[in-house]
Amino acid sequence: MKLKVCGMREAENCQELVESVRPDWMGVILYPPSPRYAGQQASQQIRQIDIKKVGVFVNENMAKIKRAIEDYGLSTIQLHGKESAEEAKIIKDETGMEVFKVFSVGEHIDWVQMEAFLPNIDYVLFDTLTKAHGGSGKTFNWQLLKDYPFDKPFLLSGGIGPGHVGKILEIKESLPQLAGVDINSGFEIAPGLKDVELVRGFKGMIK
Ligand SMILES: O=C(O)c1ccccc1NCC(=O)[C@H](O)[C@H](O)COP(=O)(O)O
Repeated sequence: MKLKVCGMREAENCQELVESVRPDWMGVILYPPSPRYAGQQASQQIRQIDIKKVGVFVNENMAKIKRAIEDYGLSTIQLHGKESAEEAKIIKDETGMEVFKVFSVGEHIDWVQMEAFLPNIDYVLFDTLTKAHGGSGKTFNWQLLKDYPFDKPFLLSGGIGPGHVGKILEIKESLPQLAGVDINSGFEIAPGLKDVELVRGFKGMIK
């Protein structure tokens, strides 16, 4: 299964993660209110890390997204706010990047609203609905995914920790569209700093 490790910021920690775990993607939070925000001063060092880098944006404008692609050397744009299907299409067309669209899950999932995004995104990413948008450490009701009606691959996120391996593998058995998982605060020593050994053990169990 694919692995995205999100909320990375410190150069040494990023390097250690890449050398010891080599996840499929490393996520960088480009949303200033987040405690994991990787400000401009971190961009040069992040850019040099040899891995696919996901820029996580919340309702950001095109100029800032384009600038961040250059500054941080992004491969992937994660749209983590209330971006519309039309905006996702424009971002995909104008940047040519891989695009993840986040759907924040509360009590139910609106499959009809999701459908309009699918032609212009590479992965659906399910996260837990919270005011902070992401990095909440809270899971949503994963039972809701059993009705997932599309072929588009999706990533599971929101409060995942080392104890969730069994449940994730169980979901994968009945839902092959589950392409991978996105982990964050469940593997942190402090916001923006990951316990690389813990991530390494987790990766070994979900592969
Ligand atoms: O991590 C953040 O601080 C964050 C803030 C605002 C928008 C998105 C954010 N994180 C994006 C991610 O992809 C996280 O991995 C995802 O929200 C899951 O986080 P967690 O619940 O801590 O596992």
